[in-house]
Amino acid sequence: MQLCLPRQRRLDLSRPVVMGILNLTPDSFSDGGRYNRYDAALRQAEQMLTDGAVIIDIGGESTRPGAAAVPAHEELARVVPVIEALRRQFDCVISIDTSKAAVMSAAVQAGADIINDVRALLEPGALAAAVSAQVPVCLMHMQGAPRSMQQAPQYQDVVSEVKQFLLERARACEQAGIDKQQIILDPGFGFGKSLTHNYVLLQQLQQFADCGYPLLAGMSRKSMIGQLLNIPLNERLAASVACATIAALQGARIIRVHDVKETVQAVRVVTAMQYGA
Ligand SMILES: Cn1c(SCC(=O)Nc2ccccc2)nc2c(=O)[nH]c(N)nc21
Repeated sequence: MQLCLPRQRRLDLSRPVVMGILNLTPDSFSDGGRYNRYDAALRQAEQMLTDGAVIIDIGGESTRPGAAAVPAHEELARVVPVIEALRRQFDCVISIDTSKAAVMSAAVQAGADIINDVRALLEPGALAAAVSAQVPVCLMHMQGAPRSMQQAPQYQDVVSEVKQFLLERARACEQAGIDKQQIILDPGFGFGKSLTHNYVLLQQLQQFADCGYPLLAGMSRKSMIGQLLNIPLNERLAASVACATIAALQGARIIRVHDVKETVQAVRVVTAMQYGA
């Protein structure tokens, strides 16, 4: 299980790897203007790489329910300088968290290696941009849109409906010219799911890992932890590591987290148990 990256590099996914979250929206950096945010972002990325992150996921637009939409030029102004700096300074894998075709193209041009789209390439031009970019893509399930998705999530059978959506999107990508080996699937924890839906997806995660595509799981600090335990964002480490451990045990190959150091340690325990210390 390997992804082909630009510049003849490859990403081996025979074991789970940790993806560190680098959020470049202004609300994610408390102080200062654009340069302070840029500088803080590079320091945070360096720390995550030191802590064992294999992929850095860079996002310029928040998908939190109720977050304001960001125009493409602003999203690009946030992500491109950081991608270029990371590409110059580190030998790491960079994923661009975006749904916009223009941002996908410019981010890959600037050095991004993977497209991570929470809207599964359904926005106008996104599928064509991903085909042209010739990089691996992560297709994530979302029911509805960020603004409204958590009002009343409904499913007859959340596992089969999410799985069917992902396999349909994967087929559309393959028919458009994206190689099957370059497709990553993701059930989209917290994106149009109730607390129960999230834990049924977690319980059945092996079914997604067995679909023939590498599986990405992102539960770090999310409301499926906050609502369960009634704890604030900065107290969700232990439960986030528990979610990562459960996902790795069920075959997830990319684990998207804020707390890289602790997650890398937990995933190392899982791989020692599964493949030998
Ligand atoms: C960009 N992106 C996001 S952002 C949402 C988030 O972290 N919310 C959040 C974070 C912390 C606390 C509360 C909510 N989640 C995923 C995911 O689960 N999979 C993939 N592939 N990409 C993703």
